[in-house]
Amino acid sequence: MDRQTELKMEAAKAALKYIQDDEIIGIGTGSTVNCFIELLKEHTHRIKAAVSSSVASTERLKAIGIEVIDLNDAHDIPVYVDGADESNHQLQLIKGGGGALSREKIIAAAAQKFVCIADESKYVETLGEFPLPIEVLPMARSYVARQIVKLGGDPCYRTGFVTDNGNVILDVHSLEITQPKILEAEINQITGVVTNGLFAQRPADHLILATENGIKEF
Ligand SMILES: O=C[C@H](O)[C@H](O)[C@H](O)COP(=O)(O)O
Repeated sequence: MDRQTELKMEAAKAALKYIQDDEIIGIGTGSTVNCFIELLKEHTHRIKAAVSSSVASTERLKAIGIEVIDLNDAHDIPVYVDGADESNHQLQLIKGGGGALSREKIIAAAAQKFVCIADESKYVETLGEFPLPIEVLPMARSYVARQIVKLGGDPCYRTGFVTDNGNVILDVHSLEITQPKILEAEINQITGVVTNGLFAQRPADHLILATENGIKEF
């Protein structure tokens, strides 16, 4: 296991304390969440069911014996655990490096508490060094890209990738995101956009950051 994976595992371990017995848990997507699912193997008896943000996470959860239910059947999601590509000090995030941003945003919105787990490389002063993913209906790809250029971004089509919802992803470079809430709303207004990877209107409630000096919680 390389050092970054060890740190992801430490962040995942620190999130276990948010799991209460016999509750429905929300599960995100990505390599850090995969560490968390790995640790859940020892806790399956305590978990009522999960709602999952991707086909990949659903498969992993089912493989360790956790029932995965539809979000429409989950009335109460006390905790949602997910990773991030970037976080600032206000716990506003960029997500979607794995393309699961829309389902992640829906579960985060429905959950009472959003616990973000990450290694320290994800903590930044200003969001935007990581290209901002936008999920777009396929027929709107070029139109949306032109609108993004007008906003000062440099959109790049993620070739060969289709989301779990059957859509495509534009990764937007060269954005210095000083007003995340405004930009999140502005991009979501563009016709053809499903959603973008800024989690500013609904940031994380807790950030667990694994650093070389131990776990830091925000
Ligand atoms: O679509 C993917 C998700 O937003 C992930 O949470 C994000 O990309 C971070 O993934 P990882 O834990 O692999 O760095």
